[in-house]
Amino acid sequence: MAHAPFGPLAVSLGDPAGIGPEVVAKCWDGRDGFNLPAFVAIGDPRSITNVWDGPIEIVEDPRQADAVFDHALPVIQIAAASADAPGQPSVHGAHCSLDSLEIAVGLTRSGSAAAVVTGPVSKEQLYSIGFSHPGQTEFVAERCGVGSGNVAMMLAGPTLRTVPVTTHLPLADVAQRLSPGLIEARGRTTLRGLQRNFGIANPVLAISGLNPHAGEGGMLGREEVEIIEPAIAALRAEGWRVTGPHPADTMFHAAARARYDAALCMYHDQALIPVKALHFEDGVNVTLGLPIIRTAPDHGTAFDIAGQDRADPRPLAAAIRMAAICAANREVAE
Ligand SMILES: NC(=O)C1=CN([C@@H]2O[C@H](COP(=O)(O)OP(=O)(O)OC[C@H]3O[C@@H](n4cnc5c(N)ncnc54)[C@H](O)[C@@H]3O)[C@@H](O)[C@H]2O)C=CC1
Ligand SMILES: NCC(=O)COP(=O)(O)O
Repeated sequence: MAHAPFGPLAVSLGDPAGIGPEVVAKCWDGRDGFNLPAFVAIGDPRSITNVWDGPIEIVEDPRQADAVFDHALPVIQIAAASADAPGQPSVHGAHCSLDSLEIAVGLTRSGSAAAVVTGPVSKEQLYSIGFSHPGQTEFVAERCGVGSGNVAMMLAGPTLRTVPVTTHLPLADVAQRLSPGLIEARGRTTLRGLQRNFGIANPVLAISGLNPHAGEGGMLGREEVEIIEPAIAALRAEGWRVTGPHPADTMFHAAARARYDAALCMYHDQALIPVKALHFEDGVNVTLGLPIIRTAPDHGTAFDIAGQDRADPRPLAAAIRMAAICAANREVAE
């Protein structure tokens, strides 16, 4: 896949004090073994040279990356700079990660890059500089003109795909945030994403309950009866293949996973724990519902191991490969 027919991908470095720069460099090093298409890194090149002594070439435009990719890691240098040491995040680093995200998304929206793959950012650091989105998912959606209700944060591994209805909010707020309309919208976005990004013509979506045992017919909580079942009925009435509400504790074993293409879960950990337990090395975060392709590795900044040459590049490699596959599927679908 060394040179994809649809152009290079833009990879934002994420927080410069995290493991993003290291895993981007390691992906370039392992580009043949990982079967990666050409990509360009976006960020402060010093965050890469802090942790890697391989060849870097500064480029101005993703389209120059094809000519460079065989012999050096192409990097688009951003104006924001950070002298952060690995493992020591700061507000400068937060500005840097936001700028690299903004530029990578802009280059993809303009068509200069075929897809955007985002490196891990620290939400705590971003919130501290006034970032008002729950995560990168909602930020990218806004930049693409898509409302946050109409995107879906999918975590995808080889044997399981999940989508949380609610993303980054306090657990105590989840039940109040759920509504039939929100579940329907996430379900619809997920089903369409399975068709457009994954090439699954007639997907099956399994929807979880919120309460233990999916509420035991209303005896252990009313959300299944009053909120989730009406959403399932509405999606079925549109012709989608939807099952549930399923007790969340019994919908992720192998036989259960074989019965659906994606699981729609009610909150963050319900969706992310099974994917990370099964696929920490190759799980990919894919944003569905966008006019562009955006993926990310399923892990975070890992400040605890940054700069120690311990970061595993396989999740980022999986995210880069999946971005290329989704871009190709989109070309066929459209
Ligand atoms: N897509 C994104 O931008 C994401 C960002 N985050 C952010 O990351 C920060 C840290 O979050 P945590 O919950 O600690 O999760 P984390 O994924 O950063 O780290 C969890 C554990 O896994 C290890 N780990 C993570 N990635 C690894 C890799 N590639 N190779 C080897 N070991 C790895 C870490 O060393 C740590 O022990 C938070 O501020 C959060 O906001 C978290 C998840 C996704
Ligand atoms: N836990 C997943 C995560 O934090 C990714 O969120 P996003 O920044 O991609 O929206």
